[in-house]
Amino acid sequence: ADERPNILLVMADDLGWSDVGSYGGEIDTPHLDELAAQGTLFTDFHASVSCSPTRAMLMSGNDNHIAGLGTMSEMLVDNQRGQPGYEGYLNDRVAALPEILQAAGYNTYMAGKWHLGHSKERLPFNRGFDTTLTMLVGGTSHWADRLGILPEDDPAKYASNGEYLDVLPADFYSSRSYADFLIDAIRANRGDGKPFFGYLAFTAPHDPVHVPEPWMSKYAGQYDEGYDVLKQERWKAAKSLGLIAEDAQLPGSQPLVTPWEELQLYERRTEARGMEVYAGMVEAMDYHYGRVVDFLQDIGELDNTIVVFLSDNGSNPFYSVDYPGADDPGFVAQFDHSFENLGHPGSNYAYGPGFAAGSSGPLGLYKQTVGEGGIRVPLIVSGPGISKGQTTRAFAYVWDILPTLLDAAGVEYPETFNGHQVEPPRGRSMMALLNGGDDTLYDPEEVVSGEMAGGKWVRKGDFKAIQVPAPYGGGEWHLINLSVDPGEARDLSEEMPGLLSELIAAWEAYAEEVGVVPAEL
Ligand SMILES: O=[N+]([O-])c1ccc(OS(=O)(=O)O)cc1
Repeated sequence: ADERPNILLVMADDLGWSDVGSYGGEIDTPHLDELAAQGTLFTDFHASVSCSPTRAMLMSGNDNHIAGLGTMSEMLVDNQRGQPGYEGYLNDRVAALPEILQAAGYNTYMAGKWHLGHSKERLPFNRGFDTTLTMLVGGTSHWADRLGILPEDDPAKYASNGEYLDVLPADFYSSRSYADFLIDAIRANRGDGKPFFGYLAFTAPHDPVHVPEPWMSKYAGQYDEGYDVLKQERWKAAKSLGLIAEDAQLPGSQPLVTPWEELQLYERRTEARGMEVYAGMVEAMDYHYGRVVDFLQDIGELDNTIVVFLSDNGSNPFYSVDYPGADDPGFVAQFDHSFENLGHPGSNYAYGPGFAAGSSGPLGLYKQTVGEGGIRVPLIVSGPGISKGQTTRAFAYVWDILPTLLDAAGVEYPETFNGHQVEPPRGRSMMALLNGGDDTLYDPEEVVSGEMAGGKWVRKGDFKAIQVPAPYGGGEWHLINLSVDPGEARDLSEEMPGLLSELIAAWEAYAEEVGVVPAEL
């Protein structure tokens, strides 16, 4: 019999760092909390500032500029088009995780968001998944109507098993339908003797915030004190859980966030309602994730399954009109923006920078930025050989997941795939960290860098240099000591100019090596 472990890779979309209970959130997430009890929780795990660059790294074990998502396809400008690494889809310089596992004899299933190419040959079905139900673009309604978040992606594209889907089942709801599809796919091939790789890529809790009952009503009234109070409570909870330093300061006011006290009453009511629905959506995602885990338990496969849960980036500071073209009056008019309809079909609400800052809790900034609130994300891993109830403070990065999973499966990354050379992963296996053997993955003297849309970061041990462009930052380099300042409020540039210069030089070398092409606007 094939004893290799199954793999269940679960991705949340735009989930804030502190939303899950085991990260200090007040939202009920019992199944993810149980995953943490049965596995290893990371406090210093990182991704990119947005969706498709992170997913490209997840699928390739490589840098986003190598794998084709140097920037998001939606943000490509003329001087980037045609440049290597700026294809806007998962390119052929890399072999994708499902392609490698499929070739190694795994059954491969995907349900949920892809966002790594939507032409026929770029569909997940043609990148190594045997069985798929996938939403192909950045975001859309969670119901059957496929209403887009961007005019260019409206109606949103879906595909199943290599064919586009123009009609979804009338009772479609994203988190439930993706969990059902994955369960059915696993059940259909049970007993064929092959292990499976299941990729459950939830589109929740990405905007528009949509959720059915009982979750729609459950959090009513819970956020009436506003986002500033929420951020403070999450910061306190993260401390009491030991996820951040005892002396870490509460981050101050965040860019674009109006102090709660200055909002009009009707604005507070809408903001709080958006967060209530968002919280319900997070709990619904946890519930449907839990159904998949219960199913694996029932069929006797859970003990031999590696479960990985993460988010693609931090909490999203956009309101719905902030997407390119989404303030077009004709586009806006197709939705019902009434307060009563918020969260129901036909609504298009994103919670904006205030609650995004709340969701990032003790961290500075949020999605779209290289602040910790943008790129530090939850990661919880359980499975055979992985320490239970362990918290690790080791720095790790999304490109480390592919090497970890291949290591667990006993599969080598190929030198060639489909007859052409592919780039070896830049990430490394975390297995020794997960089984409690090691307590670091990167040496404190090693440097790791990233870039997306002009946001730059470079890490060396606890130190991080960042450059955050407008409108979220001033575009100059800052130096932060994350061990005491996860809120990134204290710039050490003037105190430690030598270290800052060293980190900037390391970032420049990285940009040269991976082929960063700054947008000429
Ligand atoms: O700026 N955009 O075009 C954009 C930004 C974010 C976004 O959402 S994401 O989940 O795909 O990152 C989609 C489009």
